[in-house]
Amino acid sequence: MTEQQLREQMVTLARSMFERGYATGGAGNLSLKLPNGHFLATPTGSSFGRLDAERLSVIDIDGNHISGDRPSKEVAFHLAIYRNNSECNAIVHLHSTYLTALSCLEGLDTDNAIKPFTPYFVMRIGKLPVIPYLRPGDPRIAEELAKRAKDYRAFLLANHGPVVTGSDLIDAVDNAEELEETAKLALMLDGKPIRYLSEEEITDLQGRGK
Ligand SMILES: O=C(O)[C@H](O)C(=O)COP(=O)(O)O
Ligand SMILES: [Zn+2]
Repeated sequence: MTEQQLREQMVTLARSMFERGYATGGAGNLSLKLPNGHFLATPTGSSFGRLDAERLSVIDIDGNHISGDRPSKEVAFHLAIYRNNSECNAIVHLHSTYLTALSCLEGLDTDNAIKPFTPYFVMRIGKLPVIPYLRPGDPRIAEELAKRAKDYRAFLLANHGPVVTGSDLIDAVDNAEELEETAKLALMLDGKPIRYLSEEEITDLQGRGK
């Protein structure tokens, strides 16, 4: 895809998420890898429902602002993931309701916040590690994500929300939506006897793609 097509794709997918309630206000940010090796990102403070393709931010791998409006305050953690996972070509960060609610719970398994009970969570996400709470924009978020980037497709920032990767922006958005629905199910099923997937069932699903 050309840069212009990727710009239009980011606007279209962001608006779709906004209109379906996955994003509100100025929360969240998106990024993707451009053909020239730079990165397209949502401007800081921008609403997913009102992005302007021509004003999207462009940055380089070192975080230098190349063009467009001032980039998200979180581009540092986006770049930390890109540097440490060559399979990641797009990133979605949300404050989506159910994953943010989950991120606020005490006692989460920090290696994987959602014990698998549906196949698609295993096939699309795998495991959801929890990153300790840090103020939005704190550079240590990037350090924490850099450590885990090569081993996971998604991350849960404690008391904040998810960060979800993909092979392109459509994949990252689909992964983020699946993860949000899984968190919704997990919270709905809380306190009820869940039949979790067995280790054999999980192994059978791994590496089968989506
Ligand atoms: O993650 C953050 O810093 C904020 O919570 C957020 O999601 C939006 O920040 P941005 O600078 O508008 O991307
Ligand atoms: Zn945020």
